[in-house]
Parts: sequence; structure tokens; C-alpha cells
Amino acid sequence: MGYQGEDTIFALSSGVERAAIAVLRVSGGESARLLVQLCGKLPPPRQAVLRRIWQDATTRDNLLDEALVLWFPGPRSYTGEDGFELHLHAGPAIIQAVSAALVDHGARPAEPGEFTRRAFLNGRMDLIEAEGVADLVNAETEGQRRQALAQTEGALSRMYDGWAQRLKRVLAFQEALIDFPDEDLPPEVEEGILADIASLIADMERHIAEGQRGERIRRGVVFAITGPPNAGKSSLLNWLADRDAAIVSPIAGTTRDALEIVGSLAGIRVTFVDTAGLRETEDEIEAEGVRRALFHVKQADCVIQMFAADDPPQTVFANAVLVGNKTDIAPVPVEIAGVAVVPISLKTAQGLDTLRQMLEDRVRALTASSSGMPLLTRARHSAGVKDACACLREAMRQDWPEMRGEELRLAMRALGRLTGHVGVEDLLDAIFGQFCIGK
Ligand SMILES: Nc1nc2c(ncn2[C@@H]2O[C@H](COP(=O)(O)OP(=O)(O)OP(=O)(O)O)[C@@H](O)[C@H]2O)c(=O)[nH]1
Ligand SMILES: [K+]
Ligand SMILES: [Mg+2]
Repeated sequence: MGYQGEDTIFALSSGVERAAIAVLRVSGGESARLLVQLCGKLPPPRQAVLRRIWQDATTRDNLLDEALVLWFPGPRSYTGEDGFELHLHAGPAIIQAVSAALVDHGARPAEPGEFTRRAFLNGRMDLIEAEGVADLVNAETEGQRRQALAQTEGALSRMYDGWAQRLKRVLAFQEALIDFPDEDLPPEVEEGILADIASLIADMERHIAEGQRGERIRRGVVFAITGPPNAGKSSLLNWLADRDAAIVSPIAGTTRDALEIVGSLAGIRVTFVDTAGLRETEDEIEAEGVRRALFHVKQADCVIQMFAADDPPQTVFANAVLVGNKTDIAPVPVEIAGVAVVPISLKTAQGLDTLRQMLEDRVRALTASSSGMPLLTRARHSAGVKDACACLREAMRQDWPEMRGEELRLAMRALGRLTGHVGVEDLLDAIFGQFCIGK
């Protein structure tokens, strides 16, 4: 299934910030002609050569820049099409002039994600790998980088492809049962089919059970800081942010709007959300703040429940990190409702190192793979695996060979949609639309 994008597209593939070099990337069937038009004859494939870039090299009209040029003939290119890169001096006027020349000669600016979309359509990568590319470009932390790189290199795809292969084999046996109903096939055949389906279900269930770990690495672990007014929540946020992000005051009910800061812990992206102190209040604005606080507590991956030493709580949120602040004014209980209290003082800095370690442990626990399998990183993956798994469970319940075969085919289809091997046209805009331009 070859694919040639009708248009030859180009984009600035380096960032838009001021830099020394700007990489302009071009892909499509007209690439060779365009490159000759800009800089004379084609350079040898995949070798950087220094060339003058002209508005029109054939007439030596209007010299635009001197640049490194790389010629990537298809199909061994990123998109699978012919393409080239110009490593220009990064002045905005140069980028502008070369872009205008490309348009004059018949190219058009690329849409977000269009290069990677073409790579997918030309079979250079599957959907999961393409999503990995988007994540890699956006990676800010070690955890994000490592996970995205593994996904781009096909770790997750290989697992899904492996399942599809096993399923294909089961389906082949199942079809033998359908095609030769009257032959005396040994009972081991059917037993083998059921055992194989059961083992596929078990693998899928383990994968699903790892839940949102991979997604958490990708988008970051969210901590909501909650507790009564004046517990020191905003003071904690400022310490975590290492700056004066939130207003701190002795007035109860200072924080109203939720305030988010982003950082990294144990190599994982984290978001801390400071929220309004929880209490009954007549003040309409504060009450709205409390409603928002409860919303964030519900959404968070983990809650940091804070209290002041002189105001300990009766109850503890599920899975909360329980922090007793202001140990400088009073001692805090060792535990409340069976949950250990981390004693700290934001005033004297007592216990803060221990708290940081506990938060790092929490982040690791929320993101580590316990099965050793690659983690699913998007809701799309989790929905796809769940679909496939549901079909397999249904297949186990079916006694009729034809019905079981049908469920197995549906499971196969669900796996195929995951990697993009079947029927995903309707998904492409949603997936590639999230990319930046130039990828
Ligand atoms: N003695 C003492 N005071 C603290 C400590 N941490 C914070 N405070 C003070 O406690 C008061 C309340 O702190 P905040 O950080 O505003 O508390 P909060 O939980 O955000 O309060 P609300 O936003 O009103 O819910 C401020 O006056 C802080 O300076 C501490 O460890 N010891
Ligand atoms: K306060
Ligand atoms: Mg506050």
C-alpha cells in the first residue's frame, strides 16, 4: 500500500526560538526538482554538503543563504518519500525568504504532524510508534524521554504485534474446527484453543492492571495539597516550587483559586496543586474555592493531606500522604487512623528531606511497571486492549465454533486498530493533530 502525498510540504523543524541554525524540512514527490531549483545539482544521498541557496539556482537569481543541505531519497527517509533538509542560518528574514522560494516553486507549508502522518501511511512506523514520536518531542523529564524513546523504537508495538500473532494462530485452529465439523479432530485442538485464549486474556489483564502508570509518566503525576485553612498548604507549595508562587498569610481562607506548579521528582514530571482550605463557610467565593479543592482532590493521582500540629484531623483521605506541619509549635501524633504522619515544620525546615523522599517514593510507586511489560501510555491504548480482552472473554463463553471465531476476529480487529494495521482512517486527524508543525 504505497502512499505519495499529493503535495510537497515543508516546515521549520527546529524550534521557533532564536538560535544559530534553522532546519527547514521538505518532503514529497517534487523534492528533487525543488532542491535542484534552490541549489543546483542534487547532492549525494544522506550526506551533508555546503551549498549556496538561491531563489532560483538555474539563473543564479537572488542568493538567499549558504547552508548545509541533506538529500534523503525515498523510500529510506523519515516519511518514506523523497525529501531534503536545509540547515539555514536562523535569521527570521532568511527563513522567510527560503520559505517563500519553496512556495514559489510549488511546495506548501505542512500541517501539524503531517511528516509523521506520511511516515505512518507509508508504513515507516505504526500508530503506537508515531504517538511515541509526539511524546518524545514533548518530553521534558528523564521518565518521559525514556518511555517515549522505547515506544518509538517499537517496544509497545512488538508486544501488541506478538498478541496479534498468537491470536492469528488460535484463529487458524478455530477455523479448522469450523471447516471440518464432521472430521474427528482430537479434543486437544479445542482444549489448546481455549488455553491459548486464556493465556492471552491473562497477559492483557496484567497490562490493563498497570492502569494509568504509563499515562502518568507521559502527562505527569498530579498531587493535590489539601487540608483545613492555615495548615500551611501554600507554604508547602512554595517550598516545592522553590519560589513565592502562592500567597501565604495567617488569615484562614487565603487561597481561593487552585494554583498549579510543575516540576520533576525522581525523573518524573509532577504537578502540585495548592487548593483552598476545607471548611464550612458563608463566604460565597471561599465556598467556590472549597468546591474546586474537592474537585482537584478527586482528580489527583495522590493527595497530600496537611494539618497544623495544633489542629489534627479525625479522618484521612484514601492513599494520602499525611503531613503534620508546624512541629515547632506542638508535637504531632505518630499516626492517625492507622496512617503514619510525616512530621515537618516549614518554618524550621524540620522533616523536609524525609518528606521529599516520601514523595519521590510515591511517584515511583505510581509510575513503575510491576509486570516488566511496556506500559500503555494513552487512554486510546487502554480502550483498545480492553475491547480486545472483552471479545476474548466472550469467545471463551461461546460453544459454537462460528460464534467463537467471530469473537476472535473482533479481538484481532481491536488489536489492529491499536497499531493502525486496520481501519483507523477516522482516528488519524485526532492523533496527528496533536503534533507540532514540522514533525
Ligand atoms: N509556626 C509555623 N507557622 C507556619 C508554618 N508553616 C506555615 N506557617 C504559617 O501558617 C500560616 C498559614 O500558612 P499558609 O501557607 O497560608 O496556609 P494555608 O494552608 O495555605 O492556608 P489557606 O490558604 O488559608 O487554607 C502562615 O502565617 C504561615 O507563615 C510552620 O511550620 N510553623
Ligand atoms: K492562610
Ligand atoms: Mg493557602
